Amino acid sequence: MAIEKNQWLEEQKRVDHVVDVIDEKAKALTQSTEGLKGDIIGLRKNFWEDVTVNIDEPDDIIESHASIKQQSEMLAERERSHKQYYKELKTLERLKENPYFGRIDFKEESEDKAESIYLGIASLMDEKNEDFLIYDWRAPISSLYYDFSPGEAEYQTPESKIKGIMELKRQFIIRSSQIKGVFDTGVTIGDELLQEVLGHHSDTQMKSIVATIQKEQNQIIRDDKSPLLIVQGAAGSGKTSAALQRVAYLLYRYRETLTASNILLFSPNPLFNSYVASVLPELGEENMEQTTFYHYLDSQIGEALAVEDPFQQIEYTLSLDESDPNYKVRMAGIKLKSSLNFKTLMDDYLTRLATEGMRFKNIVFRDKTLISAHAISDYFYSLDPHQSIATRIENVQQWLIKALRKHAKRERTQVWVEEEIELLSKEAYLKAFQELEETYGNREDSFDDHEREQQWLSQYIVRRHFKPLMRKIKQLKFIHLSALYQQLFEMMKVDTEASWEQIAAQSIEHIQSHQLYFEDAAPFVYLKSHLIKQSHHASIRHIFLDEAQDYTPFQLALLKAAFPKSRWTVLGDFNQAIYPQTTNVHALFAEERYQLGTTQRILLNKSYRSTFEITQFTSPIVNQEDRIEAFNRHGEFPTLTFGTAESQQSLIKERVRMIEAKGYETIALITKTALESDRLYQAFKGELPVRMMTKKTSHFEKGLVILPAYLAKGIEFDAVIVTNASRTHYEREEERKLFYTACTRAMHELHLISIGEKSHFLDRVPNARYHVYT
Ligand SMILES: Nc1ncnc2c1ncn2[C@@H]1O[C@H](COP(=O)(O)OP(=O)(O)OP(=O)(O)O)[C@@H](O)[C@H]1O
Repeated sequence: MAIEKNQWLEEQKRVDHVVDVIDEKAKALTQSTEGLKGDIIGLRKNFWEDVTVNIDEPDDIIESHASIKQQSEMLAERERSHKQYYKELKTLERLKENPYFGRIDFKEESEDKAESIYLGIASLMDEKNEDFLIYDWRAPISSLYYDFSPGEAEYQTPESKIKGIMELKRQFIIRSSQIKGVFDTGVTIGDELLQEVLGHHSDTQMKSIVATIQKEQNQIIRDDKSPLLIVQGAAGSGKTSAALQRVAYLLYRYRETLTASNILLFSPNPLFNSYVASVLPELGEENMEQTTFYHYLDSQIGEALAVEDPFQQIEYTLSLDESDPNYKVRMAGIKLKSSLNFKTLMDDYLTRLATEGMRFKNIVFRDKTLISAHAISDYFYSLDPHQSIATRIENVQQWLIKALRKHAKRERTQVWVEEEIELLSKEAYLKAFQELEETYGNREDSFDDHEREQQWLSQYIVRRHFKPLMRKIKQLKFIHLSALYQQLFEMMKVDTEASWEQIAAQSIEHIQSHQLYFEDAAPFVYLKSHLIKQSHHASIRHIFLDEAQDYTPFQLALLKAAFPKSRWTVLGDFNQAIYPQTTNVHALFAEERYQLGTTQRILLNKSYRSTFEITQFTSPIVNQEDRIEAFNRHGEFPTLTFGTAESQQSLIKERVRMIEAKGYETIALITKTALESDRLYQAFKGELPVRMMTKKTSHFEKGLVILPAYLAKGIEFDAVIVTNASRTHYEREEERKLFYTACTRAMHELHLISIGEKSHFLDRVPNARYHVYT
């Protein structure tokens, strides 16, 4: 509801006043910052002049050390303050542009007058630092704005519940310190404002949603009790948005103890990382840590094996012919290795390894085996069997280091050492001398006699040659991890749909070629984590798992073990599961999948991304018409155009031109596979200004792009063209969710081209919900 003119003027007057206060504060801060900057430059420049360095006597050394320490602490303290001032200045700049977006008038039960609370991205005190001119949207009282309509309302502070009456709820659109719109709202957080925000064109960067957070999203953002929070949300229901706002909330709520580096987000692909990168900075917070699950696994596995990435796995599953016997075995293998049955199998294997079967590598030096794998294994099994494998491995490591030192000593008298000494260049000789000096101190007599000199040099040479070997032992590289993983398939057996022997043979062949299928990566890391003591990423206190439906039960179990001290926020949509070993809603919500104690489950049914017409079109595809609520923003009906292989390209081009003519800036041609993307890209390259996005693309730019559906996960476009929605192309039931994912990326327009008969995934969509062109 629009407000009266005089109220508008009153509000603008208040904005002007707030802006004056902001200007004053910014001025004062700039002065302090300037002063500090001068101090820092001065301190850096004169650092060594201002400290007393004297190392003649032990007492002098202590004094010098104290002086350097004091000076660097002073510098660090100034630098910290400077950083803080700078951050505050940036926040003031943002506040000046848009000081607040909401107002509530709230009368507490115990008071007789309502207080006006204005909400913005950060709090601001008045000139005397007595009252809040703006409340941070994350402050306890601000939750009233998101959770209630005018009338009785309450909010929770850390100490107690405060009840009262909300007399007014008002929304503002302010740009460059000028009010552009004001609405008094009734039920939800203004349809008007939401309409206006959602009606905008899509961007290459996700936006913060602070001004229009919905009640059920607020529940996700402010939950600070549950160790595990699981959100099942329809496509476009704001899971990712809510997750990012939640990060900002947690950073505010626990600002004394929590920093952005304690929070880790697992995202679906590198592109997504850059897509969400600006949300937190927009709110004045630093970005959390971000990784993809693949990157995490790859970093754990190291260089010994080349790990297939998940997209190669998807391409394989989507592109291949089911009549190929290898394909069937692989698919059965994927299913097995995704399951908790496989984890049980691995646990049994680990139990067996405690008494037999450990595999080590020979310790070889100059083609001579110094310590055989066999001897290492004998030593390993001679250790107390009650100790864990990882503890025994540590003992083996110590034993190996000692043994290697002895070997090194013996090696010094070998002929090759003598020969190498003779061949030492002058530089190498000096380097040896220098190194010896560093190790044993300045001994002027060291090289006086020839024999001593030879001793020193042989020691130096041997040490240098043994160094890589020592390093490998320190890194526990003497454990033959790939052989151990391969042996799992030789020693163990499990009941599967397909023949275990075939799965085992296929897995072994791949490992022998130094490669690891993606489905083997998590089991491999699981095995490794039981052999080598892990540091457990202790600093990570909150894990955010986006697109959780794409994780297998095995992978989740692995993550849970790797981050035992973290709280979890798990966000997913079982309708968008794109992997063959996919999940259903029960599995996504099943507590035992995570084994983390008290669980809070939240369902988000309302879809905000797409127009009403697009959501009405897409929800029957996954049979969710009753459960997905379309937001009331209207647009054009989706279209389905029938064509032939010959006309496909011209039909696509025609659509692109029509969309461009409407001024849309992000347009995606979504294919099923990367192969298909590539084919179309080659065809369009000279004719349309199109860019291809691949799994390696890490930045997303405006314009026309072509990409496979699985890479479009999590992102959105003004308009989407599904390049081939025909029956022969999207046919297998496992492809239904991929097709749904592709269609739900569209905000304003959705167009499908079908070569021949349309996919039966569209059978449930009533004809009246889209236009057909032939
Ligand atoms: N409360 C809100 N106010 C304004 N915009 C919102 C709100 N909730 C969601 N949106 C918008 O809806 C779109 C979809 O949000 P988001 O990407 O977070 O959804 P999602 O559930 O993660 O989607 P998907 O699973 O399909 O990738 C975004 O453009 C987001 O800005």
